[in-house]
Amino acid sequence: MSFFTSPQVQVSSKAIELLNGVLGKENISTAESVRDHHSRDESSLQAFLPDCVVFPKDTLQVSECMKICYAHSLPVIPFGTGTGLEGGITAVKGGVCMDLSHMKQILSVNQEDFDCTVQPGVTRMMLNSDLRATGLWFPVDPGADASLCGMAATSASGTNAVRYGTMRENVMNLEVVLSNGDVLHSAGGGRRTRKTAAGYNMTNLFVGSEGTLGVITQATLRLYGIPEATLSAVCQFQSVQSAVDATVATLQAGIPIARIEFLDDVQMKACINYSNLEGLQELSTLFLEFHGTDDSVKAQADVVGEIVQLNEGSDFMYATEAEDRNKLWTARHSAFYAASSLRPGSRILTTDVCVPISELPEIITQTKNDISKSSLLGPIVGHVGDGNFHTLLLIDPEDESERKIAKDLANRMAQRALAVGGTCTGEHGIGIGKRHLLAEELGQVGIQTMRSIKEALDPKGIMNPGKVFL
Ligand SMILES: Cc1cc2c(cc1C)N(C[C@H](O)[C@H](O)[C@H](O)COP(=O)(O)OP(=O)(O)OC[C@H]1O[C@@H](n3cnc4c(N)ncnc43)[C@H](O)[C@@H]1O)c1[nH]c(=O)[nH]c(=O)c1N2
Ligand SMILES: CC(C)CC(=O)C(=O)O
Ligand SMILES: [Mn+2]
Repeated sequence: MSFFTSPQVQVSSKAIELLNGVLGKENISTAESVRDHHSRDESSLQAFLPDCVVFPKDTLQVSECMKICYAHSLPVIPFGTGTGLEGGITAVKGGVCMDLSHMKQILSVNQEDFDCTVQPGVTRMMLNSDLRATGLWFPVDPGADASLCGMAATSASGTNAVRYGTMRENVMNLEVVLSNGDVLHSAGGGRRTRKTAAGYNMTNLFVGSEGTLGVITQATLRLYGIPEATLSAVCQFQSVQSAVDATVATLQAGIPIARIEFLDDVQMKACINYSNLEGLQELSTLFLEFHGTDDSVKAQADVVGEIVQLNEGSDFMYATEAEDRNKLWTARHSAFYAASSLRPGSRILTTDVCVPISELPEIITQTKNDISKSSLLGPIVGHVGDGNFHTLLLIDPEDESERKIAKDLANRMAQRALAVGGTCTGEHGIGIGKRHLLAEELGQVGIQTMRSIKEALDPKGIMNPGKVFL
């Protein structure tokens, strides 16, 4: 992979001096290693170095830094934990990377109202371990231990979304520092209601904005009761079609399933080896989870078991003990790393389309056929309960022709999704790699409307330039 220094904007020594004045010298770095760490996320996309990295400790410091960057027209790239998969944090125009990891307070937990407010350095695992004693949890789970505000910024979801929704449904209010340093509360200061009909939905404007509209400095989130009983299960199928047909039938039956994850035969091969999964074969597989009471999880599992049988799936292998469930879900969350172990030295070009559920069996089958015809390995995993799936295309990072084959495959996959009413990204966002697809997905009026919003909130174009828009 190649690295670039800032191609367009240089942060002047005067601006650095002013930022030093706000933050103190120890909270700003121009060291090569620090800039390098902040130049790339977990994707295999090109990495560009920021000129400096700043570590504010509170909203006031974020606001003061933004005022300096605004006055000097410096690009600002908000940085959560860098687990993104679409190059969202890379500094395509150089500038100031704003690492928010020093702001790690859980500001409030309102147990009776099932909500909490966190700063941008709080990750979902930090929050859930802090919440454990309260009997509450935050279910949105992208696998990676991402910052909750980064998850809001990318509209993340993951394995629990089929039951609990994505970040879009679970963020109630955001504090955002705008490009000129103003501090906005998207639903009004201190508001934390389940519903509101008070004007435009500014909260959801910032969910999925990928750092292009402002810096999220607080998020107020919905919480849920930890279920009384949890039952996980695995079943296997002879074909992709029957596994996905069983998923669609489960959803159509109205089962409130908590997780229903698809892994194809290639991904299973990777996971069986990487995570030492015993008793499973290299076949199309569903990992499932039921939440409820002892009786209700059993009743749900019985109905889904029958649906699986009707679709010629295997009997369930159950994981009832916490240790076995953890092993199963850790294996699922390690799918990305398991896949890359299929080809040592490879990097992964990820994909992330989402379609109406009824379109899922056909599009996954078409995608799998397309991958088989190429020279690349591309395991498939999917949050199939949401109509969302990924292929993980394994490429030699030094081989441009392989990158091209992978990009073409990814493009065809996105085109197929768009053609059936789907989206080019269910959860990873647009970043730098999918800007052309966003324009196609929204159409001219749609993209122009988004641009107008961007220009209104960020008239100098300093917020994470080069992302989302072509
Ligand atoms: C192994 C693995 C597996 C998965 C995933 C990653 C990895 C490595 N992801 C992707 C990733 O975890 C997800 O996109 C996170 O929401 C990114 O959060 P970070 O804090 O790491 O943001 P990161 O620092 O990577 O930034 C991502 C984007 O958000 C912006 N941003 C971050 N913090 C901000 C803030 N406070 N204010 C404004 N903008 C901010 C950045 O500027 C950038 O554009 C994922 N995702 C998913 O939805 N479902 C999944 O299943 C998975 N699975
Ligand atoms: C497979 C990767 C692309 C990461 C992801 O989104 C997932 O594991 O669900
Ligand atoms: Mn995913």
